[in-house]
Amino acid sequence: MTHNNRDKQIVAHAALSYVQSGMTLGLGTGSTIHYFLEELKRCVREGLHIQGIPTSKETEKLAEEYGIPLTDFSEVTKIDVSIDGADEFDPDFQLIKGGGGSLVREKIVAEAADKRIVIVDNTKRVDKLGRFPLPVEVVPFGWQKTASYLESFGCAPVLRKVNQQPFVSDNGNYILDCAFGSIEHPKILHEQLKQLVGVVETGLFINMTDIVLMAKNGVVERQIK
Ligand SMILES: O=C[C@H](O)[C@H](O)[C@H](O)COP(=O)(O)O
Repeated sequence: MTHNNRDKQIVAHAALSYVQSGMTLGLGTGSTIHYFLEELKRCVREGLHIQGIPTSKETEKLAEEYGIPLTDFSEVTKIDVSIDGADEFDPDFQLIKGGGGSLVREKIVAEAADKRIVIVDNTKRVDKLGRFPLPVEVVPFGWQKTASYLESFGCAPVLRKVNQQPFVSDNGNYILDCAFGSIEHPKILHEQLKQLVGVVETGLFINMTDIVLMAKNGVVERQIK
């Protein structure tokens, strides 16, 4: 196991301290969350009663394999705690997410959660967001036009591809990865991009995090908003 993966595993374990029997959990997406689902699998087997709302088909599949009970918004109206990873976080707890392509569902789940916990290793910490290209989910129809509008905001959008085909999100949309470089005003940029007609959602998660758990060299640091 690499050093990084060890940190992901350690921080995933630390997140368990926020989980109690009876809770509805938001289950994020990504490699750090894989470790968290493994932890949860063990706890459920030992008798923990929780239910989760997955933020992607990938997480849904894994949770089902692990025997983690799942639910959805037809059965619950709120989530007690959401636990998710991030591609970047800044000192104000603003995030870039969507590297794994599931930003829309992640945002809906984070919005519905009473407490939002982000679990990361220290490679995700930045002074200013933007080193990681910002994922923007767009409607496939006319994506080229949407890309040209995005370009006018100072980035060079790249259509995300898998096996030389456009990557299709769980919602049937495309993702444009937009390298802005340093983002001076994440909230303003998010609001501006959201106004473009072809944009479904951006990977900027503004004021959507309560606690960051960050592992570095095997030690977990907790930061509270
Ligand atoms: O779409 C993916 C999610 O936003 C992930 O939480 C994010 O990409 C971080 O993933 P990882 O834990 O694999 O670095």
